[in-house]
Amino acid sequence: MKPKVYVTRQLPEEVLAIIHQSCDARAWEDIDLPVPRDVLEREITDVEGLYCLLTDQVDKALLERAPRLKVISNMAVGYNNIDVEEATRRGIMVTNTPGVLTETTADLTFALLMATARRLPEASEYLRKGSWQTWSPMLLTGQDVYGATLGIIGMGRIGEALVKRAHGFNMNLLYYNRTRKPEVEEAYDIRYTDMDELLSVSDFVCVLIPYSTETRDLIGAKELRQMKPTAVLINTARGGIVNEEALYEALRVGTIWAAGLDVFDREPVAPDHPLLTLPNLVSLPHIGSASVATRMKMSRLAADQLIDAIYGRRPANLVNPSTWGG
Ligand SMILES: NC(=O)C1=CN([C@@H]2O[C@H](COP(=O)(O)OP(=O)(O)OC[C@H]3O[C@@H](n4cnc5c(N)ncnc54)[C@H](OP(=O)(O)O)[C@@H]3O)[C@@H](O)[C@H]2O)C=CC1
Ligand SMILES: O=CC(=O)O
Repeated sequence: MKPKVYVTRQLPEEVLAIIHQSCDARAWEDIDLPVPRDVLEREITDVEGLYCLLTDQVDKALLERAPRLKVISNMAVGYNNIDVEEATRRGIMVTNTPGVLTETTADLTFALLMATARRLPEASEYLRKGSWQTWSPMLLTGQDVYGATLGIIGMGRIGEALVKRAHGFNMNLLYYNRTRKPEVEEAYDIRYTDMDELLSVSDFVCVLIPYSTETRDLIGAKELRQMKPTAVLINTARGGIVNEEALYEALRVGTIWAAGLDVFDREPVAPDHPLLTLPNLVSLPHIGSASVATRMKMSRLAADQLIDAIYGRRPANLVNPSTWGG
C-alpha cells in the first residue's frame, strides 16, 4: 500500500503525477483558493505527508490531529505559516524550497523598486484614463535609481541576488543582517551598517528578511521617521515586518516619498485597505517568485522532498534537521 499524503491545492499536472506514482495522494480541488480549514482538519488525520502552500496555517491544533504525519513540505522558502517548533517536538520534518526562486524574486524586487521610483503604475493609469494632455516639465517625476544608495535589510540568498542587479545601476550599497557577511562585502563592495545608519542614509530600503516574532514590526513609525523624505521603501519579504498603520501615515504625510509592497499583513489585502488609497504606494499580490519556470521548479522540489522524506531519504532542504533520524 502506498503512503497517504494530502496536497492542499491543485498543482501542475506533471507534478501531481509524480506524487501519485509514489503516494496515495488526495488533493484539494481548487487551483485558486486555499483548502478550507475544516477540510484540512479532516484530511490530515490519516496522512504521512502534507504538501502545503504559504496560505495554509499549519499550527499546533492542526498537528494535534495528525498522529501519522512524518513530513510537511512547504512550496515556499518562507515557512512562517508553519509552527516549526511544534512540528519538531513531534518529530515531523519540515521542508521548504530555497534557491530555485532566488533570482526570480530578486528580479521582482528590483522591478518593484524601479516601478515605485518612477511611478510606473500611476503613469500608466494617467494615460489610460485620458489625463495626458501634453509633455510637461515636472509631470510624473520620480526618483533616480542609477547611482542612488540602496540599503538592504537581510543579506541572504535574495539579498545577495539583489546586490548583483544594483551593481548594474552603479548603486552605493549598504546592508544590515543578523550576521555579517565579509565574503559578500568583499565580492560586491557593499558596506555593513546598523539599522539606524542604513535607514537614515539610504535612498531605497529593501526588506528581505524572514518573518518571525523578532522581525514583526521591525519597520514602524520610529524607523520610518529615520528615513529621508525622498526615500522609497520596498518590502518583498513578508507583511507584518513593516507596520502597515505606520506606513500609511508616513506615506500620507510625506515622511517618506513612496513604498512598494508585494506582501501584506493579511493576504489577500482587503480592496478597501487604507494603504490602497494612496498614490505613492505600488502594490502587488505576492508575486515575487511568479515566473512559469520558477513556480514549476518550486512545485517539483516540494514534491521531491515530500517523497524523499516519506521514503526515508533525507530531503534536500530540511528546516528542522534535528528531526532527521536517517
Ligand atoms: N515576495 C515573495 O514572493 C517572496 C518572499 N520571500 C521572502 O524572502 C525571505 C528571504 O528569503 P531568502 O533570501 O531565500 O532567505 P535567507 O534565509 O537566505 O536570507 C534571510 C536573511 O535574513 C537574515 N535574518 C534573519 N533574521 C534576521 C533578523 N532578525 N535580523 C536581521 N537579519 C535577519 C538572515 O541572517 P543569517 O545569515 O544570520 O541567517 C539571512 O541572511 C523569505 O523568508 C520569504 O519570507 C521569498 C521568496 C519569494
Ligand atoms: O513568499 C514566497 C516564499 O517562497 O516564501
